[in-house]
Amino acid sequence: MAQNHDVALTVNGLKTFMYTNKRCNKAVNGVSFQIKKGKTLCIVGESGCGKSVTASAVMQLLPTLSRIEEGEIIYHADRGDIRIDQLPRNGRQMRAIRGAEMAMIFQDPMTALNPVYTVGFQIIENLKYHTALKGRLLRDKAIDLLRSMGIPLPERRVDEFPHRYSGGMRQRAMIAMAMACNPKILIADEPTTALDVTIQAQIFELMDRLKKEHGTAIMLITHDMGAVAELADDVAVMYMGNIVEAGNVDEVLRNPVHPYTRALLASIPVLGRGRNQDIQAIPGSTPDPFDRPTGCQFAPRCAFASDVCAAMPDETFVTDTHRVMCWRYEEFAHAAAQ
Ligand SMILES: Nc1ncnc2c1ncn2[C@@H]1O[C@H](COP(=O)(O)OP(=O)(O)OP(=O)(O)O)[C@@H](O)[C@H]1O
Repeated sequence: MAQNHDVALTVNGLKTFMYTNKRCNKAVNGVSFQIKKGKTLCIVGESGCGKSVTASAVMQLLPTLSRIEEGEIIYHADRGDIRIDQLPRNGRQMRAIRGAEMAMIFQDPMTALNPVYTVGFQIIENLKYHTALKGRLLRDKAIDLLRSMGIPLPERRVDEFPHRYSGGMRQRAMIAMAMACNPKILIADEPTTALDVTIQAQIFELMDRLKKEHGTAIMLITHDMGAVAELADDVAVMYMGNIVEAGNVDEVLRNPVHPYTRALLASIPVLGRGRNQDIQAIPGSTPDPFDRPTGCQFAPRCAFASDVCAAMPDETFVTDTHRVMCWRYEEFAHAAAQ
């Protein structure tokens, strides 16, 4: 693992379970990763694999019937390490960190924007709560933020309600709100899924700029492998609550060694490769989260599975910057290369 001064967040062996109708869903079942300062970690995987629950755990924004069971979430603040997992969800310290040092943007900007207040008012409230700015400076800062997010006529737009904004502009306004206090960590949960391709590209460009200019550590949850290839420094592939493969983005995309990663990459069209791509759906479907296999979670769908896969695989380092959870990855990688 990287040294702490390069790292904004460390998650170690995180388990987060959801309790529905007295049944337990091991939604996140022992994940570890780091997000480096000024870098983007992309988390990818099929629907229901635990991406959003991981993000919510990091922000202490979990739904009520869920709990962090085990593991550590460490925010490496300038003033020292802070164990997020040990802070009360709505305690003073967590509220001060959330919104100021760690911010989150969502797929639906209306999750964060309140329809009954102007966009400017909402940015200003955030600035008042988390900064020492006062009076006229608050409004000026709100206008500056909207301008830096590429919102046209920010002096006028600042006084408008969110419903007057287009979808792309709302998304920008939400990012402006999230960025108001220059957070050290930005968590983006599928922030562009509902937007058209041009706006998506603009939002991604914006996030990339924030990362470079402010050294923000970004955790981006996405289904879009194009976005991963373009934005990620590191990538983590999740399946049924585990990170099955992770590492430096070039290594993982060029040399995926987990059968699931390879299947995931083959199942997604890549922009620019034209219409004749060989796209293969991943066979089978994800297991019932309340009735999971005991060993490797992907084994029931994996053409390469054998008896050994009935036990949960250990994590193995392929290189210093590339790890995998698969008993048979060497044989698989060898066979796939043939
Ligand atoms: N509020 C909730 N209440 C109960 N179970 C939930 C809740 N949110 C998520 N889960 C369950 O936790 C597991 C992980 O879900 P999560 O939303 O993290 O997946 P995801 O990878 O983010 O999927 P998607 O890409 O569809 O957002 C799933 O089995 C899901 O059904």
